[in-house]
Amino acid sequence: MKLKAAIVGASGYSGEELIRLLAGHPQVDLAAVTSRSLAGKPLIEQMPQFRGLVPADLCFTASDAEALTADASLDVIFLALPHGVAAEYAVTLVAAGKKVIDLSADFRLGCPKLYEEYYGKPHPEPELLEKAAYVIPEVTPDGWQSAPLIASPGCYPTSIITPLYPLLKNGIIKTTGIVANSLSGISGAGRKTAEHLLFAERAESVKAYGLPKHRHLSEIEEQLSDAAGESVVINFNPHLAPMRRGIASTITVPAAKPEIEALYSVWESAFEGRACVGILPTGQTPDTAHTVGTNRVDMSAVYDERTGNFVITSAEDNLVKGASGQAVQIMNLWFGLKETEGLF
Ligand SMILES: NC(=O)C1=CN([C@@H]2O[C@H](COP(=O)(O)OP(=O)(O)OC[C@H]3O[C@@H](n4cnc5c(N)ncnc54)[C@H](OP(=O)(O)O)[C@@H]3O)[C@@H](O)[C@H]2O)C=CC1
Ligand SMILES: CC(=O)N[C@@H](CCC(=O)OP(=O)(O)O)C(=O)O
Repeated sequence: MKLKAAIVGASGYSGEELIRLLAGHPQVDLAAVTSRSLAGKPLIEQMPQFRGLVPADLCFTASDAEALTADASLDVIFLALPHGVAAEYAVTLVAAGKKVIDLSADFRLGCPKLYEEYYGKPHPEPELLEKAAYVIPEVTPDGWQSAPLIASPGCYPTSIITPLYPLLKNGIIKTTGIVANSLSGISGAGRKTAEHLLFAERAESVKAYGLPKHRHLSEIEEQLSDAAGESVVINFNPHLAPMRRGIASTITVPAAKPEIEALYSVWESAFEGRACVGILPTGQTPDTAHTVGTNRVDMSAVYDERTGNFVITSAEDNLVKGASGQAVQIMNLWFGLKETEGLF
């Protein structure tokens, strides 16, 4: 029996990417796609690239949590909604016993006070926050599978937490003096129209933003502190880059054990058999162009003797390993499927 899946917010960038992945997934039947603006319209009329991949009569329906709870056939519901909005849907769906994977930031933090600090208002559903699990499948300790709601990580955090987590856990790097510079493709901002995101504004231009406390810093530091067993403080400097998709992160990290072989040995053992992590040899740097459309985060490291720092680089597709692909990877593991089913 195939899993029946629904996507709430299917007209956005990550929703559209979920349609691509779930329509091609051999164990999934894409049963519902919702959108307020496209309700009632046939999916293939709005997104002709999916012609032949989804049933011709599949139409967008209204984004209505009650209607989704009433559909007893749904096994899993993906929320591809803005943060703040996702929590409203999650609370109704989880109360009705639905399994929910949330792509937004609403359930990513363990600490409600941290949410308030970074998102500027009290957490809308602190009780549900306690029950949710934050999952990067390659680093999150087992046990998350029993949660009713899974928070899929942010795009920047995946590119920074994945390489650093095992290194902090194994004492290869220090917990202070870490600096992460990240560049994101414009699709990272979602399908909204905003003047500063227009082609004419962004082409031939790179710009830092969100300094010094971008909201993703909260989930990055919380997860890395869990890995280290002590507080980790980092500088996180995000940039918008003139590309459609991709995140490239360059992270300088003071070495606790200044041997590049030790770093690679930890990575190789932590990521053994994990197809969604690509480890490149020292001296080769990952390229966003090589990850577009894949559910892989590529990483590499060099040791700089002059500064005593490791320089770690990573690259991924923000809409795949940074969002929808990772959410499908989580679904696969949650429902006992092969981790990479429908992804490679
Ligand atoms: N873009 C990226 O690279 C990544 C995005 N994410 C997260 O995933 C989520 C979706 O992002 P993304 O796809 O980029 O965003 P988009 O802006 O492209 O899409 C948002 C979707 O939510 C719907 N929506 C907006 N407001 C409401 C509302 N008030 N009630 C119900 N539906 C609403 C929109 O559809 P309609 O108006 O038709 O109802 C649309 O389908 C966000 O939380 C984002 O932060 C996570 C990782 C990476
Ligand atoms: C380029 C760009 O604008 N990126 C978004 C982050 C990407 C994202 O969607 O993050 P969440 O999943 O946490 O919402 C930003 O900086 O707010």
